[in-house]
Amino acid sequence: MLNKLEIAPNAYWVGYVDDRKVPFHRLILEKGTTYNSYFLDTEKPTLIDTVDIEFGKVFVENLSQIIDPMKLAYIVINHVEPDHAGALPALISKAKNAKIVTTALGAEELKNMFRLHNREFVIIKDGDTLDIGGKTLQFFETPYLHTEETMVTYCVEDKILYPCDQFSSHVATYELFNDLAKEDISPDFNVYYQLIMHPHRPYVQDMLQKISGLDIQMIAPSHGYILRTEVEKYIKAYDEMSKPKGDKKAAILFSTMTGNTTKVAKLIAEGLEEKGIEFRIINVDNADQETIKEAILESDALFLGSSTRYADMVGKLEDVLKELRNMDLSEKLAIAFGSYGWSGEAIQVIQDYLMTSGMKVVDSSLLIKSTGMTHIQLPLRIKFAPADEGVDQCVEVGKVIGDLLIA
Ligand SMILES: Cc1cc2nc3c(=O)[nH]c(=O)nc-3n(C[C@H](O)[C@H](O)[C@H](O)COP(=O)(O)O)c2cc1C
Repeated sequence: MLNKLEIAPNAYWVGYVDDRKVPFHRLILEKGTTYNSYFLDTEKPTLIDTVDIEFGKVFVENLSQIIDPMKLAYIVINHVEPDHAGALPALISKAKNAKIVTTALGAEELKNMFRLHNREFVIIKDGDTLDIGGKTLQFFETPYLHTEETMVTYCVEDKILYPCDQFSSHVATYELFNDLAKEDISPDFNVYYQLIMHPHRPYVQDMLQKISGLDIQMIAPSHGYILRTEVEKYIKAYDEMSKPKGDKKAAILFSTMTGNTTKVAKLIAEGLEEKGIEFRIINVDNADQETIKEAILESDALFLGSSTRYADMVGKLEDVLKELRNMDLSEKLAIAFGSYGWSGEAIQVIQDYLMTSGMKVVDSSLLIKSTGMTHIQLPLRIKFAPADEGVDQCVEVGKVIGDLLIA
């Protein structure tokens, strides 16, 4: 059977339906999934995304019945993960004239992953357009939706948004249009959002802002249903689910000798402030026990910091850490930080205390597992006074924890 479905004049779905129970991101997709690739049959024939690496051969065989791959002018890669870009090596070996259209980071990753250093890339930036002869594509960078290099593609004439993972659902179906579904697709649509997009919800809000000026009549994502009715409803659902919720609070408690850790604390607070988190900064050496206790109990996230002096914490921070064991703090986030000179033992000792506090300790491992972000190292360790990259690091930590809080 030819995998070809017209979605608009000279625009076709040419993907693959995977109706197995598919292992995916430490889950099993019970309903399977689809890998939606789209072919725009214009003067400069263009493909938008491919399919999973496992189905590269069958994908190229299918596509070859629709167009001679040598005639492909462009292959747009919205997102490099192998369930979308995976068939690129199989295709590109036959599509010798095709240029690969993607973000700068996407190009770098594709070159390394698939050894494509000799291929021609068209590097796009936010808002760039590409005339493919009869249709115009416009691109928007949408980092972290779902990985850092990601972008979305909009076809101006067809009014179709091709957002790759965004607005997807994991369902194996040949009835690809949402209005043909035999069941309500909202549960699968929402579960997909929660699993893949929600950890990056601030970026979802950024994306919605970027596409807000577009006239979108259809959303053609890369998994599951193509949304051709109630498009507004699905965009609104993303907005509702990603909006910041609640009044969250944080406390930054620390000890310092000469003020470097104070600077770190203030920079973390800048990041929290940017995310609308109410915070208190408390030098525990100057505060009374009641104030400290009250701040701990009312906060949703606690930052505990100290500089290192002769391989140990300074001031009264250790007294505070000992006290944590006597409190019920189970729902709170905890983050260790500090300024140091050469080894920063105090920060690790704080981390050890936090691990026994009953709180959810946010470290690099947890961040990678829950958000995929690798650019932040936690516990936060700053050499002497924060400068340059160190400043950015502190502010970013505040922002990322702020994002976790407004889940
Ligand atoms: C007496 C003294 C002992 C120190 N011992 C250590 C140490 O054992 N390990 C380390 O990494 N840094 C050590 N440092 C460096 C401090 O941790 C570093 O200067 C830090 O930026 C001080 O931050 P603060 O101003 O918040 O106290 C020491 C500094 C002093 C003055």
